Amino acid sequence: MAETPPPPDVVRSAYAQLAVTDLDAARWFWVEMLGFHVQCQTKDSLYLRGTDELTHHSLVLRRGDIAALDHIAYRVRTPQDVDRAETYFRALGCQARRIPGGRGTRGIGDAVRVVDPLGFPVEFFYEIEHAERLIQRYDLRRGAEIARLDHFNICTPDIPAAYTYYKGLGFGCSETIEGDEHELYAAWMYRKQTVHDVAFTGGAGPRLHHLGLATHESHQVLRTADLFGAVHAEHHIERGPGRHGVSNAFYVYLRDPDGHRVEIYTSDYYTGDPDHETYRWNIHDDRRRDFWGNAVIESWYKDASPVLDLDGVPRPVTDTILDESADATRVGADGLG
Ligand SMILES: O=C1C=CC(S(=O)(=O)O)=CC1(O)O
Ligand SMILES: [Ca+2]
Ligand SMILES: [Fe+2]
Repeated sequence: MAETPPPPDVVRSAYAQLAVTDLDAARWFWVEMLGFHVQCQTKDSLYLRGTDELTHHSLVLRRGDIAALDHIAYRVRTPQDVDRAETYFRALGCQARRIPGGRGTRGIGDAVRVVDPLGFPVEFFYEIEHAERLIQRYDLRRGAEIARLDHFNICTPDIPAAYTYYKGLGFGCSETIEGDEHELYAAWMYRKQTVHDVAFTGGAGPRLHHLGLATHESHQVLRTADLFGAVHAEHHIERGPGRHGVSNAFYVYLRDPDGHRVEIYTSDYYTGDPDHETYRWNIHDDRRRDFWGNAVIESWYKDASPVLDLDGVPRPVTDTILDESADATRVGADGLG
């Protein structure tokens, strides 16, 4: 059997492109309320970045007929890693499409877009335009004062397959939720030296569960909830504020006008040592999802955004095990249906 070529050297989760059905409503939510900086806008798209982000964008909102994930994107370490990504995914038998700089997402150079083994549309790029440093432009801060994109959370029915695939991409595993027999319910995996760049929530997939956005302080998480309450938009608050067991982050989850879920997240921890050990939560530990034992609202387990294929067509979802040869059992999100 032919040797799998080396994977690209992924640096971090870098940006997501969401299709939204009402760009003005999305602007209110993501710019006015969350405080993203508008780096660039066209009549159909907004290119957004957080206060700490020094590159063109970490979120693109584009007008679309349906609310969906257009793609997630990982930055790689060198231009040669874009070539490696193309070779790697073709060797895995995945659809891969090269997108020369200037023909893809504004601000991004040469890239490759793939449908990964879990069915997700994923872009790998190196070149991205640098942007003005706003880190200390406190005069421009607004709303939740989003600092940066932190992670993607994806819904997939086969958590062991997701773990194996991302391990193959060189991701470490910071935390898991496991059953009494160590069946894998969820995993948090990283390339940058924090808890995760990507996490897996059990359920029908491929679907986007949420985008995780980092703020610097827990008071900004609380202020986010207060801001939505203040303008009688509390229905956008789905879960929290609270303290996570997994990651130890302070959090609140919101739903945007299209239902896309976003987490405002702060104060996780360093994972950069070469012998960093995975912390394993038991599925019966009620502190795992919320350290104070608060219940997780059902919609958090059930709802997620559809994803598009490389031609913008919604991808079918499945809730069966992707790897028929595996003896893994589909466990669902924390054992729910
Ligand atoms: O970022 C996260 C960190 C922890 C959790 S959990 O609810 O504690 O499992 C969920 C999450 O994946 O959104
Ligand atoms: Ca609510
Ligand atoms: Fe998250």
